[in-house]
Amino acid sequence: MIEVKNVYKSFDGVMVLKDISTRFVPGMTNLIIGRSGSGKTVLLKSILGLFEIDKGEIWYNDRNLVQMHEKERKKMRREVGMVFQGGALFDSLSVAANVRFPLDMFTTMTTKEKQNRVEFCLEHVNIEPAAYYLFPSEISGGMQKRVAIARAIALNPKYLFCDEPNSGLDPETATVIDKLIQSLTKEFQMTTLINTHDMNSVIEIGESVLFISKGEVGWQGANKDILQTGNKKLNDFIFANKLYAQMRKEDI
Ligand SMILES: Nc1ncnc2c1ncn2[C@@H]1O[C@H](COP(=O)(O)OP(=O)(O)OP(=O)(O)O)[C@@H](O)[C@H]1O
Repeated sequence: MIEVKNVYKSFDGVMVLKDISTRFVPGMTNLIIGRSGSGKTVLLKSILGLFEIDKGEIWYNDRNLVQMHEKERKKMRREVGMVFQGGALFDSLSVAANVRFPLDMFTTMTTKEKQNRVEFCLEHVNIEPAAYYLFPSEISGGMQKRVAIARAIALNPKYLFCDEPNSGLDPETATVIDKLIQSLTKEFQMTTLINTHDMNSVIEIGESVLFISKGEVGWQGANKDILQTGNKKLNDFIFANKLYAQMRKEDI
């Protein structure tokens, strides 16, 4: 479990995160939502220890990141799989080589063990063997995301962080990616954090939702409650999306 307690973060005197407290639960897809500039990425990077926070605590089970030395932080980051915005695959490496990359970097596995692990991860994201030796430019955007997810789980992480995993995808493919992340989260009991603007993701997989508004916790809860909160800032965010604005009109 990851628990954030009373976290503050500023840049040059401008407070970007203000008294953020929340828990991210294993086996759940924990969504962080909010407008552009509300502080989602700063929160994710603070949890990873890439930004030093001004005040507060960040607990990975019984370990407080704030008190960890750089060596411990590096070790802890090895337990985190990352899916970056846009996939961020290596263009010059094949699908299989992209997934093998973290195994080459961080393990002493034999060639055969690595090959088995690459196949295991690619099977889990439904990539056929015929695609293993293609390059990222030769596969679709949805497949690229699936390969990025396979690479993120290669080291068997306890935590999976995804920054806008659906950016650039059509709604149908975006749903496939969401459901895939959710099922892997459950199967491997990972604590998954997803930064997203996508209201469809909230409805599909938002079992735990943290809404950040101007650097503060605006609302926390589950997707089943999100359309009836009566929280003005949250409603303005949700109903800025045309589809959901239509739903609100129909409700009235
Ligand atoms: N390295 C930095 N130095 C100074 N200010 C920063 C830095 N990183 C982020 N900020 C500021 O922190 C605020 C929150 O930014 P953040 O990137 O977390 O927003 P976001 O909610 O992730 O937005 P988006 O959805 O557009 O990615 C913004 O005002 C941004 O300009």
